[in-house]
Amino acid sequence: MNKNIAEKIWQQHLVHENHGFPDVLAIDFALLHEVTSAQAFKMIEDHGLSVHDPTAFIATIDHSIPTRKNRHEIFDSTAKSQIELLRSNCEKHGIPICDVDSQHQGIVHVIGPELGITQPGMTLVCGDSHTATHGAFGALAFGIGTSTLAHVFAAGAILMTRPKVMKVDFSGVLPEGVFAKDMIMYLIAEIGIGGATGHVIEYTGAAVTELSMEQRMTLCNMSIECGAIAGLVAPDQVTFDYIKGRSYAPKDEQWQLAERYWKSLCSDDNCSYDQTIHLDINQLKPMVSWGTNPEQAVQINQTLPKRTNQNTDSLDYVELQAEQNLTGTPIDWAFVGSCTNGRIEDLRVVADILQHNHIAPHVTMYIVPGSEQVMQQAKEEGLETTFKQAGAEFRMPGCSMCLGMNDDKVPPGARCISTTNRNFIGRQGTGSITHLASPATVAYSALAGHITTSFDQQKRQQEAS
Ligand SMILES: CC(C)[C@H](C(=O)O)[C@@H](O)C(=O)O
Ligand code: SF4
Repeated sequence: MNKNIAEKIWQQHLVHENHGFPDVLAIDFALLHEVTSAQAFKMIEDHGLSVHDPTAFIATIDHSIPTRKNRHEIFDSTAKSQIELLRSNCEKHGIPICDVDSQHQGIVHVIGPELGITQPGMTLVCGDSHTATHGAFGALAFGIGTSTLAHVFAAGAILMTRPKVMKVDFSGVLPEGVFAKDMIMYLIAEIGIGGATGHVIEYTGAAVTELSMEQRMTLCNMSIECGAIAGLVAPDQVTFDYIKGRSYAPKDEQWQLAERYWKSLCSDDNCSYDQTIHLDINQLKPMVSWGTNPEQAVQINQTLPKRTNQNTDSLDYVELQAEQNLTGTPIDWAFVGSCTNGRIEDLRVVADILQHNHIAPHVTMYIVPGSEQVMQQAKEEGLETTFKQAGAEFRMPGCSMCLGMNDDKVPPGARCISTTNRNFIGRQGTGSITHLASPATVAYSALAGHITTSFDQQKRQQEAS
């Protein structure tokens, strides 16, 4: 029978199936961070079990770590104990850790691909909802809960009901100034936050194959925001070129074998899907969220929706009017970073826009690289200098202001335009307001001091006169 890629990967990892019960699925690799792993370690220890294969795991410190220069001094006691516990658990169980200053520390979904761990055809898990990011490589990657992580530690397998598969086909060519971030925000706005519940999404179409690996990661990253279990893109030459030569990538003959197998990982002609959605992006404009969940977003040339019972709380929270334009809304903060948009290509886009410009005096801008490697590269390419000259703060790697779990918080009542993936109430700090957007939109808005998706002509004329 003709199969789609998600079904193929599932089939290849199926250990046991019993009608009416979840399948037993083998897991190739698991990524760990300090927030969700401690309980799972404790569970196996309480049962007198050990980690079945420590080489199938890697840990990093990302959510709670400060992004100021001195990251070793942690004032928050919860953050401090989470980090110390991860270190001691990894040491006890022989799991490698990408610790601070190892040159590999960073956000879990940035370092996996960077190290070449994420490979096509894999099953990969993490106790984190944005694990779908790794699907960009044609892997089946999803977030799991703590007790499931304990199963992976002990057995390298999980119990899971076979998901449905949805095809999202993007046709057209990305217009200038429009990015993968806008594509995924467009999909979520179209189908809603529950639109893909219970499904793995396969992203297909010319607009997807044209994307770089980093853009594909942005696309897959936000799959969870429309309810999907995972999102993936079939691997191709772009994927293979990205992986080749990275630390965990197969070498020599192993590479030849791996590549041959990876090339077989595509959906068969005439395979079936549980749902199919077509979106054309030829006319797509940059997307900006206005509300308190990621489906509450518009293309920049559209006005906010009419007030309804469903959106009235959101409109009131964000202090915006129904049917207004977003362009021109004053902002206080601008944030570039996270597992959605904290990679080197994102930083290059931002630097291009900030170059020879200065951010608005009332705006605070944080630019936080997704990993130590991204940080290093940004320094070498001179991006750090550009950021500083523009008045932005270039910080140390971590999740930072994506969620208020560390020292970086948007103050109460302040409005932030952000490259992150969630605009939930208080996500960036109690009482803060978030607008999700692409790195380009965040950079333009930081310069103008209000939401905009291009160089602000009015401001430029004022400056020139
Ligand atoms: C802390 C962690 C469990 C959480 C997640 O699972 O997504 C975080 O990464 C987030 O983005 O909200
Ligand atoms: S960067 Fe944000 S979304 Fe990504 S793992 Fe960290 S907190 Fe979660």
